[in-house]
Amino acid sequence: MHNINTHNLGYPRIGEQRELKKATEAYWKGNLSLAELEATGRHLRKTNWLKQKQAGIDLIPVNDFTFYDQTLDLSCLLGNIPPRFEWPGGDTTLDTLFTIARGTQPASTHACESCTPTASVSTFASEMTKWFDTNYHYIVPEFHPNTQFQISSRKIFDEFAEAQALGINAKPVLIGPITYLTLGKSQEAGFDPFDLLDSLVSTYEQIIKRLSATGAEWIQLDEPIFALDLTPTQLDDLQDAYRRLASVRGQTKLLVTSYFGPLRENLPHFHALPVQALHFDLVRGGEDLPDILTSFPTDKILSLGVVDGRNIWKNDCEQSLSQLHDALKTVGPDRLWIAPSCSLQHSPVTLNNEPNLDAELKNWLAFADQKLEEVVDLRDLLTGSGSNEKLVANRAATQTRRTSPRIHNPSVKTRLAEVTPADFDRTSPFPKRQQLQHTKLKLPQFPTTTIGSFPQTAEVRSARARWKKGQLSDTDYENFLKAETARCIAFQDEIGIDMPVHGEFERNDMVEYFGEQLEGFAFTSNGWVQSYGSRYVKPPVIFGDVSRPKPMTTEWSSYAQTLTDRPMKGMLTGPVTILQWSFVRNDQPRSTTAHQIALAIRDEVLDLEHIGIAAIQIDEPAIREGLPLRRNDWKAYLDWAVKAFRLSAAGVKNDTQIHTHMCYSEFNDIIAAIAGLDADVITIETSRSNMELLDAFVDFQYPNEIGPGVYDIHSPRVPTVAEMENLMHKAEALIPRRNLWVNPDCGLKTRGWDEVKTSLIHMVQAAKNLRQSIPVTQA
Ligand SMILES: Nc1nc2c(c(=O)[nH]1)N[C@@H](CNc1ccc(C(=O)N[C@@H](CCC(=O)N[C@@H](CCC(=O)N[C@@H](CCC(=O)O)C(=O)O)C(=O)O)C(=O)O)cc1)CN2
Ligand code: MET
Ligand SMILES: [Zn+2]
Repeated sequence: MHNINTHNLGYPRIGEQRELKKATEAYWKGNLSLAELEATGRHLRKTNWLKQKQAGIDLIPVNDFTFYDQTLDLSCLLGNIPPRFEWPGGDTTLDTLFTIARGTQPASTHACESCTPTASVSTFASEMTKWFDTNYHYIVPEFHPNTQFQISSRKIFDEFAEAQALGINAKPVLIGPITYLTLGKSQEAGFDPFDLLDSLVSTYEQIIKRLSATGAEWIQLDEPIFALDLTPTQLDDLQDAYRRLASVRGQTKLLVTSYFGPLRENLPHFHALPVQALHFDLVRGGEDLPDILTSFPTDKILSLGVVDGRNIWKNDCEQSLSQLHDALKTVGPDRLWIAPSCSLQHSPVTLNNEPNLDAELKNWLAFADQKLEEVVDLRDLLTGSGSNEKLVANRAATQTRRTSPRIHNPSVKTRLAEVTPADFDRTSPFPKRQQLQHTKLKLPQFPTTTIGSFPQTAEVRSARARWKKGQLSDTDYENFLKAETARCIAFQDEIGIDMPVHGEFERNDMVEYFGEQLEGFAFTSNGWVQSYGSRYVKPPVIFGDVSRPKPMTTEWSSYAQTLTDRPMKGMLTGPVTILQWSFVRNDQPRSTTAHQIALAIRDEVLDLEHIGIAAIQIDEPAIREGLPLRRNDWKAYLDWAVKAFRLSAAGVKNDTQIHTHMCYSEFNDIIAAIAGLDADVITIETSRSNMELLDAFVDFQYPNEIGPGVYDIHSPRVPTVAEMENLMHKAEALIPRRNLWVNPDCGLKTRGWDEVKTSLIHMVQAAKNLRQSIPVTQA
């Protein structure tokens, strides 16, 4: 009984040592040639395929590699290049890809060493947004009534040939057509991207024919939208599209995957797809299993994702085996495949480069490479050829994680149990607080501020790296950071930023920084995961009850406040974001962990207020990303998420101004919850969408103060004064002047000082012009 296949949906492309990031950024800077960049790509692909093969994975994904983002790769494959880039047609190049992702500067004012201008006009990058409820961001496809599709990239074909040449049993992977259309955005009011379905499916037909002609036995089409609420039209379109694709597949077989959640009422439609294999995520969609098995079609292969592709806990073998046994009874060994739940791109690469994790904790974890071993071990255990020792060891690890005293802290549990309803509320409602804050802060109209971080230059990162390696003493590192902070504050003072920040130079990543100072968290040395493009994160691991042993930011804030007379904004990360951007324990509800974190942040907020900080920002950029994929599940989540924020913020006096910040989100869906946070000021990302995001705030008559971002910090482009003024005029047509702030979209950590300086000088000038302008009355 050896027929049970193992396969993988996607493997992290970044390299064990972030080779992909380093090469891509070097290419952007002009320090690496295109040929060298491509060679790095080939090397990474080969390494990753061979690793999977050696682990014993039977079918290995191809085209999961990308130099930026797989959705953008697909747009290039389909020739769907936004018209503003004036793409001449033919095959898209790597520079086409990078240009769409990063935008271009006008050649004449181009002052940045890190981007490659290709157009003579300044062109906005495409929007970027969260991939479902993950911390991965994809480049949003743009659809126009006259969008046309035609094969415009050789990448998937070349990579398939490359894998074949290496003797890899390769399975090309693509995002499916319905997911692609659903995730894109119409560029014209009233235009429905699904009008393009017919032409899109024709191009998919050609792609499939071509792959089939070159010997692809399987093609994987990802349709994670099956985990969303779907309309009858989408469900019909799915059947139609796959009927057409099935009719051209030739010898090739199609695998359609769903992941990230249960299929629920979509299940019969999924079962009905005219394809040869279906994949289910049993980690997030385990509730479906009985229904899947009851009605599973007799002509299809059942692929079960039992190993969590998105979290780092070791698989509970016994639980997985019990699910697999049920499936085996139903479909038999020839029709059962075993896999991770979703692509492993959301997991760090390997535990092998983690010398600093202690043995007990390490024994609770599995990263991508270990997950592949788990998939193969499960297959062996299921077929009776596995080692019993492995099962015994797995059981022991699961058991110690349940009971270890490192995980359970009674005083944290008691404190949470004793929280009262009053702990969630500010003393007075917003209008009263606003008055008191205006009196205390004495800010001008259209006050200017930034979102917190300033450029994390090579110098800053290298100083931190040397300090971590012991090559720089604590004192030297601290003095270095103090000098950076002082310079940053002097700059803000000089150009007239009304509410300065200290610049966050002491932080590696916001979440990692707080994680490192809280009990119940562990952190890795090399556990990087791609967030977007060349930007990666190293999420902390929340393994136990959370508490704050001592103040975390007060020293930096009080030092910063001594350097300026203007009110300094304290800078914290909120409980939902810390939760969302960490690997979270799966042995208690996420809400409980969030509320434990909230109490730790609350203590920090009160300490900042105590040392005289008059405004405190509690960032919650991830609150939207945490929203469940199904509407039915929203309310429960929003209730505890909003309560977590309020618990962290509500302890302060009326005249202490609480800010929050959000980015990369559509707010329409959750505007009531955002208002429910009751932050005095919210700064949000709006510039790439041309203030569109403000509509939600207007429709809802959002009562508190808002800083709609006027400077897109994801691109090296320097915005002009007029452009930012115009954006604010748009905002002022919607929101009363006294409630408006002027600020960038997000933190400046990824930018260079040259661009930041000019951009912020422009921004302050825009605010000054606005103060001189005649107030606009709202429509
Ligand atoms: N967790 C998280 N999620 C988020 C965001 C965020 O800020 N944090 N922002 C949104 C967008 N996502 C982003 C994700 C990452 C980065 C980012 O800038 N990442 C940095 C890494 C940040 C970091 O942890 N830096 C460390 C390590 C830096 C490093 O690479 N050090 C070098 C040494 C440098 C030297 O010697 O010169 C090395 O280890 O090799 C530090 O500063 O200490 C990067 O990829 O470059 C930005 C935005 C949404 N999700
Ligand atoms: C991703 S939101 C970032 C907020 C943070 N305060 C910063 O400026 O970097
Ligand atoms: Zn942000």
